[in-house]
Amino acid sequence: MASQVAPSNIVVGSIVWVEDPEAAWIDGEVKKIDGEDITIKCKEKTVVAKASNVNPKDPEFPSSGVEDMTRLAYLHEPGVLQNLKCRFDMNEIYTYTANILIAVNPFQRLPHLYANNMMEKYKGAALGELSPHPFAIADSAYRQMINEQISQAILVSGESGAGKTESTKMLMQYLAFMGGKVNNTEERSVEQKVLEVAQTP
Ligand SMILES: Nc1ncnc2c1ncn2[C@@H]1O[C@H](COP(=O)(O)OP(=O)(O)OP(=O)(O)O)[C@@H](O)[C@H]1O
Repeated sequence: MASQVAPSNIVVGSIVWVEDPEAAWIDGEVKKIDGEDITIKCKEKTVVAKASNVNPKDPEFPSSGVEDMTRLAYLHEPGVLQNLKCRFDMNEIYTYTANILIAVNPFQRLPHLYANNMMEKYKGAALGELSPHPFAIADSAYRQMINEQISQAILVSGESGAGKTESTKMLMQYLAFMGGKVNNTEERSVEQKVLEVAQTP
């Protein structure tokens, strides 16, 4: 079996991510490379790891992260997690990867995301023009449906408790806002009816 050596972009002095059994990934500086064994000095410990468990860290990663993962210098697991965490710490739970929206469950109401004027703001805005948001995804699907006269689908996926129902409610709220005309003979608006469907267990 061929032994694995350090990738060419990892040299002594490089700042890297190394897998950690507790924190998933920790960062540190490469002190020594001996074949496939890399010695890394991290904040609280020095570890010797196999090259396959070490990834380069972007030294120019912006402190507030990036709104779209495709702008990351390295699109690897520690890079993606660092970006999601750094945005989450600022209560920014939504992040794009191109036209995919990633939502991290905040387990609390975040009023700045659901303010009344938000739907109006996202109306007609190109995807990526404003902060990542389910309203942007719904708006994009709605406009494609109107422009191309083709049905659209939005896939909402995640593990149990990830926030699929909450995200779907926001998508449907936006679609009802865009497409629902109030019928004066009915007591409930189209928006109300659509949202009642989303709340049915
Ligand atoms: N965007 C959000 N803002 C605030 N709270 C949220 C958000 N998303 C999820 N939550 C919280 O997390 C809980 C679980 O979310 P939700 O019911 O949407 O998950 P789910 O993915 O649909 O789960 P399941 O697959 O088990 O039905 C919600 O009841 C709510 O308290």
